[in-house]
Amino acid sequence: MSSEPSYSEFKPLLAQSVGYGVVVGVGFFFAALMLILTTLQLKFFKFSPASSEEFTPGLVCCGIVSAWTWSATLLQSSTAAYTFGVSGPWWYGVGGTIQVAMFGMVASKVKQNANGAHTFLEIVKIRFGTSAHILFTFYGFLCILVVCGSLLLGGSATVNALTGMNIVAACFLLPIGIAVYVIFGGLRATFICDWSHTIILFIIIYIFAFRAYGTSPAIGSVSRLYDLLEQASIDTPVVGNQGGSYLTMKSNQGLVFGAVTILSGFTGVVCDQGYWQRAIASHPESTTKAYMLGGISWFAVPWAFASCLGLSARALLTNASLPNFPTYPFPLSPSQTSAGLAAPAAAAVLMGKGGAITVLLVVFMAVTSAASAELIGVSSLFIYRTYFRPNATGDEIVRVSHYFICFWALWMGCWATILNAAHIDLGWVNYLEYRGSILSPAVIPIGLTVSWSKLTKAGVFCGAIGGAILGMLAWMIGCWKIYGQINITNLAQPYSALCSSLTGLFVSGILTVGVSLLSPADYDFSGTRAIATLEDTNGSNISGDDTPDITSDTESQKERKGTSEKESSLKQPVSDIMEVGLEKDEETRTRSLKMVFKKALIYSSILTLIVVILVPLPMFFSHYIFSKKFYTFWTACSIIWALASGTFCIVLPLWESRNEIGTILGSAYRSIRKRSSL
Ligand SMILES: NC(N)=O
Repeated sequence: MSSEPSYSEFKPLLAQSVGYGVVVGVGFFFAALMLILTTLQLKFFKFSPASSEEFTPGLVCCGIVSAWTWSATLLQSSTAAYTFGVSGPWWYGVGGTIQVAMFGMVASKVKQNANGAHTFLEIVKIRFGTSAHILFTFYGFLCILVVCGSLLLGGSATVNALTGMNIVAACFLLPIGIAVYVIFGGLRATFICDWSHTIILFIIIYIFAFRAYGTSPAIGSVSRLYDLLEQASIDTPVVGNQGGSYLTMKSNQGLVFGAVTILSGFTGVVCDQGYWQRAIASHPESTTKAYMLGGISWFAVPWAFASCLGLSARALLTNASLPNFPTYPFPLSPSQTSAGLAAPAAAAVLMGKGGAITVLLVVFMAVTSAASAELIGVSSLFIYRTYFRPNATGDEIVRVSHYFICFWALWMGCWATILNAAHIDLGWVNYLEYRGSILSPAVIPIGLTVSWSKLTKAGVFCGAIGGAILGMLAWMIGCWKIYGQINITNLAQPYSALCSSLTGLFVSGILTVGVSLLSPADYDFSGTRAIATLEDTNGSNISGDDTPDITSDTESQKERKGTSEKESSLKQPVSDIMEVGLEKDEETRTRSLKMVFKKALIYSSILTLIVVILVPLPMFFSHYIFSKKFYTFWTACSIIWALASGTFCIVLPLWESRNEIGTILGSAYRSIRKRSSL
């Protein structure tokens, strides 16, 4: 008798019109909201939508959580839970959290060594010249391309599965509303949008947890979920897990997934201009705090969401009385699993049409908030003034960057359509990014460019190019030796991926440091520290890239110029007595930033020690299978973490901005009263 598994189509629960309604309607709702907010800020408040120096740690932290919550964060972490059990969401969370926390150290170095820079490419260009700039511009665009592909693949697959909406239409329509609000709102508006997205994200996580662990007739309690998962371990045991159980951290596949996610998760942070932008867009002392808080808050998203929906999807398969499972009576096929449909399937069973709409909304939010950060990032990487029109005016640059955003939004749609046509799904793109054979070699050279005085151009090139070549070779050879054949499926297998990301990251590190030490530089960062000064005194951006914050008004540019003038006056060479005082200020600032760096180092090391070693590894090596009590405790921890992170991300930005909100509301109220009394 044949034991070939059977599969069926994923039955859409919602009408196509709902898909179009969410993608177009909600997209344009946010675009309109941004327009209103931007107008209110311009009318009633002193800051322009594009100025960035006033961003508070809470808002930056919220922006980090929002921009780092991709469709993959929700869908792939749930796939990991569905496939490996409880270890999947944990390792997915670890693989994104520690990088964000560690980026706090890079952020403090940026503030110390290149406070006037807008993009990491500017720093590269000043330090190592045009050739290095071109190399890392390539990496910067590649990173954004991979992230955009992953966002749209996850988003369009979910909309298509739940509503039957045409996948190509979804790929093109998703970025349009985002481009509109990015163009009108600029960086500040996207921060506010990030905040509203984060509220919706956390509320939806709470709804699913409440439903799965509390009120759903299909599950309804942690204890019932545990029983169903125990049954699943008997029906479809996990290869490499202790006793085939879904309730253990002793998961070989989970551990490999964790190792790859941790190694290559660095690429998504360090090579992505979106994160540098947030480091630049806040006060020096609060940048690092924001990154550390952002990392810890974000952890709750994959851990709580996937522990709830990914494990529910697995548990619900064991319950034969549930014909509303979208592929009933069959499990999800490998391609449906890889496309990230475990979470939508569970949501559909737990909450019916309401669940399908809710998951659609949260995935849509994830796509829009992350894609808006990518669009802002990509507009700042655009090298119009650097290489095409060195004398371009501010207005011209803003106009061209708007065109470029429109172009990129269109190109994102084309790119996702190409990937779909080539049958490359979310799982594969994530592997490509995570396995990072092409991106991970850039991580260490970029990180050291802002922090290590001995780094040389030869070291940077050997590391980035040598690491890429060897990473790629290791990927192919590993795939061939371990899986017997090089093909699309095998290249996305965990061990192929581990070979490439390990080699790419470590070989590039060894080459970058080794070659630099052969003839070390002694760079004092005076060039990178003078970036703002050079821009202002020359009246042109000789440092490299175009403006970081797409500005929609000339007023904001004046304001930025004013800020830069203040900064540049702090950075003039010593020529008179006043400068002695300024130098003292600079010394104090540098000392305090060094302290911040030390704190970030200690904090991120402790966090890494806890989440990578102390919590999971003893459970791995002791082959522990969760008891019902321990599973209840584990689930409670994930919910408490999500509650704490949500409260923090929602309340802190409000608290920090209470004066500004009061000013805007007060002025709006007075203006309305004045008009009505006329
Ligand atoms: N943002 C991530 N790594 O999901």
